[in-house]
Amino acid sequence: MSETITILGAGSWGTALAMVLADNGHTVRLWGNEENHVKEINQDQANNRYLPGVELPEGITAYYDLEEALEDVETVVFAVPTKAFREVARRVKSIVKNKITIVHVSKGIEPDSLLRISEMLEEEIADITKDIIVLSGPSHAEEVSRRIPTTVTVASKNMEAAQGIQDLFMNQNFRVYTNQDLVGVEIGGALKNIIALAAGITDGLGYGDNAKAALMTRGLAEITRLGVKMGADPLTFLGLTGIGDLIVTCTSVHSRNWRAGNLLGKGKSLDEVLDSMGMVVEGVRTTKAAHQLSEKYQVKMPITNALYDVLFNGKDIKQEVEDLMGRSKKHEMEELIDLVNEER
Ligand SMILES: NC(=O)C1=CN([C@@H]2O[C@H](COP(=O)(O)OP(=O)(O)OC[C@H]3O[C@@H](n4cnc5c(N)ncnc54)[C@H](OP(=O)(O)O)[C@@H]3O)[C@@H](O)[C@H]2O)C=CC1
Ligand SMILES: O=C(CO)COP(=O)(O)O
Repeated sequence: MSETITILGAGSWGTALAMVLADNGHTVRLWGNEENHVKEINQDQANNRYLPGVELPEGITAYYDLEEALEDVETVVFAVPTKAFREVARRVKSIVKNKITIVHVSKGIEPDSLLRISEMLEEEIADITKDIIVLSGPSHAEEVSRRIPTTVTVASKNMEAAQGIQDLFMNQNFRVYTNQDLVGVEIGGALKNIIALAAGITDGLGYGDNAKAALMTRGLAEITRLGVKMGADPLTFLGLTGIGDLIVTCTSVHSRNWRAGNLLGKGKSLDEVLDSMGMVVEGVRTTKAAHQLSEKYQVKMPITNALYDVLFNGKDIKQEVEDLMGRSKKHEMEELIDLVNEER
């Protein structure tokens, strides 16, 4: 059955997901916060700022007026950077009077509050929310918008609601799985960006595939350690939103986080890198949040903490790599096994 769906955020991911929904016969209102950009999208039938050269299918209209964009819709997809989330949620709350199903597709953790995005949504707009569903997994907008086969996972506390969203998005090029582990799905999606930044750095330094494989594997180990402490199922980290998203983000030139890391590894400063990207690099803020989470939950996260020192304390990248390599010897699985047993 055809629905009208509002997507908040006319960046690369919001636009690519609008295309999936329009391909499935739905009517999509793509809300953007910049009037000229919205006009351009409607005139060009393309989002040339974020996905140049990709023609939008019929069924997508860009909106600048949020009230118009939200009128009488039952499903709203949040595709804005984590940093903008609260502000956008508050604006939605001031307009919407009925209960809506919320899908969020953003990958981050809020520093200081240390809330996952679904928790932030609950804090801000619980009274207008029917269900919250997160959609995550290895899925670069650049490829989804070219209809290249992609798989993702939707997770929710309410599996029926997750299945509804699975049906809404699923098609021949976009395969959607379900998972009930909201914590694991959100933690995996957010924290893989930290490791992608680090992988970009080691590539930028000219280190090889061995270093990258080590980062990805040990990175997943520390993400899993934290996730399990926070209540996630360890198996989720072996799935699309764990190892799957880690692989795509650490190895793809499409990744904003990998590209930012690569420039850092080549000697650019953090400010120079962020100024030159023109798109959100979630991993920077998430590194701060994960550093705080590792202290709160008393979980060892050596890669995250080394990156934190590079990004926020001006530490030398090569020295941090040396320090990581020179730590005292240990068993590969030692803390992970203890943690998983503890949580059982
Ligand atoms: N790109 C991808 O392939 C994927 C991205 N994601 C996640 O999706 C989220 C969005 O990323 P992505 O689309 O890539 O980001 P982009 O940088 O491509 O676009 C972000 C969009 O959000 C808008 N925006 C920024 N601040 C605000 C605000 N305060 N109010 C309203 N809109 C705002 C931007 O508007 P403006 O143009 O005016 O700045 C822009 O349209 C991130 O959390 C990312 O991790 C997840 C999977 C894949
Ligand atoms: O999450 C993503 C792919 O699954 C996108 O990653 P980047 O934000 O690094 O581009």
